[in-house]
Amino acid sequence: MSGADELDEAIALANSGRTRPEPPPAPRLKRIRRIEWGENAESAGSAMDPMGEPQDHGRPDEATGRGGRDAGGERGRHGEYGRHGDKRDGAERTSGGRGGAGGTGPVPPGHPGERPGRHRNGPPQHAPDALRGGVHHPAEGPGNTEGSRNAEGTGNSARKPPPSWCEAVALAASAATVLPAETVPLAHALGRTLATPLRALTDLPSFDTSAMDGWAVSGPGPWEPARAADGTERPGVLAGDRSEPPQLADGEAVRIATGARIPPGTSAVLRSEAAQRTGARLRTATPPQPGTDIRPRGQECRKGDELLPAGLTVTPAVLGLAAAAGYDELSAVPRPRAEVLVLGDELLHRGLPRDGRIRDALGPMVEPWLTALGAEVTVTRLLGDDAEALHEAVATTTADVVVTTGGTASGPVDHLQPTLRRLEAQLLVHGVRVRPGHPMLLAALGPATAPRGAGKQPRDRYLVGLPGNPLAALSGLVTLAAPLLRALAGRTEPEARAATLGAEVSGHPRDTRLVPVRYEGSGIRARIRPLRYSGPAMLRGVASCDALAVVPPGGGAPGTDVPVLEVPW
Ligand SMILES: Nc1nc2c(c(=O)[nH]1)N[C@H]1C(S)=C(S)[C@@H](COP(=O)(O)OP(=O)(O)OC[C@H]3O[C@@H](n4cnc5c(N)ncnc54)[C@H](O)[C@@H]3O)O[C@H]1N2
Ligand code: MOO
Repeated sequence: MSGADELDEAIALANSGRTRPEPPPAPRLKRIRRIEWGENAESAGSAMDPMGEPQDHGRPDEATGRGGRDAGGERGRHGEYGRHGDKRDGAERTSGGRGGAGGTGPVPPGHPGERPGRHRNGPPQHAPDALRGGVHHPAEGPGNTEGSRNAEGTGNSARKPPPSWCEAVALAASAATVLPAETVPLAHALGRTLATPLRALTDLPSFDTSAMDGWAVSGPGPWEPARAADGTERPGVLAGDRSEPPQLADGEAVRIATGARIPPGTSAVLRSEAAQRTGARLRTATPPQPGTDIRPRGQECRKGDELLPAGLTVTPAVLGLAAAAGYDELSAVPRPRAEVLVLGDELLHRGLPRDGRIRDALGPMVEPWLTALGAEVTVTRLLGDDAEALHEAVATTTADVVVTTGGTASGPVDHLQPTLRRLEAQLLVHGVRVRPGHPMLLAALGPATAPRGAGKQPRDRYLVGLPGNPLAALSGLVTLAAPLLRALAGRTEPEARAATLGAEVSGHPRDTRLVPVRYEGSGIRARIRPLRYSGPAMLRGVASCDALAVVPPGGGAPGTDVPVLEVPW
């Protein structure tokens, strides 16, 4: 079978949900065999340094096999960063079907983020049509495995070629179906996805309304204040007055407040600052045109109009619009639940890095990243490099998505792949032709044995394995976690965006690169500048970036348009 056929088959399998035949479960990786990984590891591919920065593709101790993470490491250092409520708003489930119009089809390159068009320094342009619906860079031919590791340690012949970056995004987007929609009070709908189009339940405004404080006047003027039957001046009309204001006759005026109902017979509203009152006479220098400062009923929408399509994230503004249009509750797809498992005995969770150990940089980042991508993170667990703890955590999770950090590779204490084999998980994406982050993976775990909540249908759970290097983890997040979460939430894909390279960015010979960039200039002259200190193990560059540029194999010359990904924060 050709590489292209294999990729087609992988995509078809992921779409159909059938189980890919997996090799028989491998024997558990024992700590004592940590020297093994040096035997199996392949080349990390060409290390590039386009910004003059180290790329950290290797491990200093890999030649010797020394420095295994349990050497001198403390055991039993499991912990949690925080545990959150395990309930979904007491929502009423209304359907078991697809909630949003967003669907889960292939995802274009500029996909992540819920706020398309958001930017700090300059607006990205819309991507050229050719970039939509999945970029295929010519240099990204399938079957190209050089530079990617065989994580099974069984040689390349036993492993399918990793997908290109675009193929991986599309695989993640089509891996899951949308969670069942629920009807929830408006107060609980924030961050969920509209399951059905938002239709106006009323005209908006629902009555003719004054847009200004002043006088409702009838006719061209001058006017006299309208009077009641007893001859006294009629009280002004206030917003919220229950009774309909009485008719105005030609030449009459009555005080009116912004938002108040317009009395029948009114031709315009005269702003208070434009009105001159002399005794019983009301004049103005320039009489208002008929209709001035009156918001007519139905100006914004008519009852039944579609205000918003399904698949949109419920933002504060969506909540406000829904309330204005008469809604008390919404049919919405819940945020997918995510659980974060931080792996690595070398990690310290406070204080200065010391004694060969480093601070955990991913624990503090992954939870807010996932939240920004629309997930509800229930807990971040610190598991160290404990194969049993990892197995138990993954086997018993009730989250829709488990996100692990580190341990994706085939090092001596990289327990993720053996754990997935032990659980007979289905590997949907196993390595991606992208730098950094090529060891990332996506697996379907099958339904939970004990689904949450009485009567709830068990649903498939997924695991996204983020590589341990921090920038590689972000790469895994935008490549696999973002489209998967969007599919589960039924969220519409944001439009693909592109921006122009302001400087040459060297490329990997065969893999896509994701490069932290900043916008420079504005409008049509906006350019993106790659940032220094953007090696896979570095955070200095990405901490000040506006977006990630998707640089095709071979790189990009100044003036080239490349897709850009919004960063999830
Ligand atoms: N022989 C090969 N070795 C490696 C290759 C390769 O192709 N051949 N690829 C390298 C790349 S690229 C990456 S990325 C890593 C991925 O490995 P893992 O996902 O198993 O990650 P770890 O080994 O656990 O950690 C890698 C690196 O990241 C540091 N790390 C881990 N967790 C955190 C955290 N929470 N905060 C900060 N830093 C973290 C860890 O200490 C390591 O330095 O594999 C390479 N090796
Ligand atoms: O560079 Mo690794 O590519 O840190 O995933």
